Amino acid sequence: MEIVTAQEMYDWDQLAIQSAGIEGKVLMESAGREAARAVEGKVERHDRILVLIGAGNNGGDGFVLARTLLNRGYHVQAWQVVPDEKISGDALLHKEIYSASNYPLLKLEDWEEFTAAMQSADVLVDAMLGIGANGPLRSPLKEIVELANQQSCCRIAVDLPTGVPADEGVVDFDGFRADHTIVIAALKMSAFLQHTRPYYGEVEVVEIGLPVKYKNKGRRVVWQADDVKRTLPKRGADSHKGSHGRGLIIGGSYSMPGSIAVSAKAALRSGAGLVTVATAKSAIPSVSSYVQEATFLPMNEKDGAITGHAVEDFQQFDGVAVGMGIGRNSEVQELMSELLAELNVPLLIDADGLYQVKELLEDVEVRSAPIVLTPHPGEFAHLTGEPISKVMQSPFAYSKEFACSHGVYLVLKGPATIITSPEGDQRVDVSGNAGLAKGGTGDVLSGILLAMMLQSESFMDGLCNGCFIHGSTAELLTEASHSKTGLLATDVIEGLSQSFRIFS
Ligand SMILES: NC(=O)C1=CN([C@@H]2O[C@H](COP(=O)(O)OP(=O)(O)OC[C@H]3O[C@@H](n4cnc5c(N)ncnc54)[C@H](O)[C@@H]3O)[C@@H](O)[C@H]2O)[C@@H](O)CC1
Ligand SMILES: [K+]
Repeated sequence: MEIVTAQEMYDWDQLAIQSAGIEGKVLMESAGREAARAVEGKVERHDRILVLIGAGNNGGDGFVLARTLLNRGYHVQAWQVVPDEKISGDALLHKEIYSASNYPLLKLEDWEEFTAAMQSADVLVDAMLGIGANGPLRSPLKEIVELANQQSCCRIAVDLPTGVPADEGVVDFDGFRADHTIVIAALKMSAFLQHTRPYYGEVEVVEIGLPVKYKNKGRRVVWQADDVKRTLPKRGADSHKGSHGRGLIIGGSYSMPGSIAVSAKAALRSGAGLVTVATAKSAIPSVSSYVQEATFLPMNEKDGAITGHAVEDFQQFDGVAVGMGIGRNSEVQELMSELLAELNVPLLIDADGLYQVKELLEDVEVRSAPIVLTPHPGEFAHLTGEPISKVMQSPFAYSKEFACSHGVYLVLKGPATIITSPEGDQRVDVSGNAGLAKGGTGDVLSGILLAMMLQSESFMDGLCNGCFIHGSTAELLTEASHSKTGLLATDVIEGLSQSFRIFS
């Protein structure tokens, strides 16, 4: 499913209108009717529904929606909240059709009367402003949004909650706080951003008949269960352990053996044929007691922390993950530099490894074998040298810029994980829940991703599948037997088998 900016949405609409000959008023009828159908699924028959109608085409959708719900016997009050002269074009046509249906149209003239109507509504439908929002909310929309947000009724937005920007990068806004948003045709970027996502509530996308031929295909999409089922590699009946890749995981220390242990176990649970753990010799007993299926490569150490190793010992592997619990001493930086220069297989870098790689970005750029970086927002801010708040206001733009300029696959972790290829293609994974907000879950993800890198024909598909499986496993566990509070990284590992049964 595509994710669009406001401009990309307008381009799709315009191409459909000009090239396919579908008229704007037809799209509006379709959008309003589909939105009405979606509203029907969220309200009770006896609910008093108040539709707030603005000046633009979002308001036009509101006229169609109000007429459709009235035709179907719902209790609807339609309130036009802007002066008559502001309504034009397709929206005016649909206003006229509404009025020709003999339904009353209320106008915002007396604020007290309007407030009383809002207060007695069970459901508020916001069709005031959509992707055409320009600058901070002006009167009377600003005051209406403030009043609407004070009501205890159900709030439903059409396309976008009024005031919320469609695109990234805008943080100063007043927005309608929707319980549900019925998104027209394609998800807007702001549905995935930390600072705008909470305004949407639950999201439902409605299809309005735009010819798919004209959409901006594939550059930014949501990765979904069907994509996973379609692309997850199948295990051949005649395969052997060598067919599924030999993975190496480098990291851990005497005082931090857990990170590397869970990465290794997760890689094995995700189908890697063979996994070797390269860690401080003193950490091996505790790691091996948790992951009996792995083999070990003892590394040089000082006070229980890795200090380095000859990279030629790592050449026999098909893929390497490095950084989990590895520490931040200068010898590790040297090791990272050698890995980048001498190891010619796919390399995933996480955790402390990301801290180290900040100084090695030039080495990253010249490396020919693929590199995957898996930062959380704090680590990504460190890599870019920008404050977290700035990076997270525009995570799509920052991810793309970073991945393209350094030639890496970037997995920016969060409630909406953004996966970007070196060519700038972006996919978003929204699986998972708050149960994953706990130490160790990132290490589990690194292990799963290494296994996917070893087994997948397409790197991008493999990374997206790994993120999706990680999040879905948390969802499956918290739905069935675990709580979000009590979920552990090791529970996720144990749940992986169940997920692979569903998605393979
Ligand atoms: N063919 C199309 O373009 C379609 C558009 N559709 C709907 O149309 C919407 C986009 O329509 P428009 O481009 O007319 O834009 P909007 O309806 O989102 O808003 C434009 C209107 O809002 C006012 N406005 C802008 N910023 C404001 C602010 N900060 N404070 C107060 N008022 C402000 C403008 O003066 C203008 O009258 C979509 O979100 C969607 O709901 C759908 O009907 C499907 C087809
Ligand atoms: K709206």
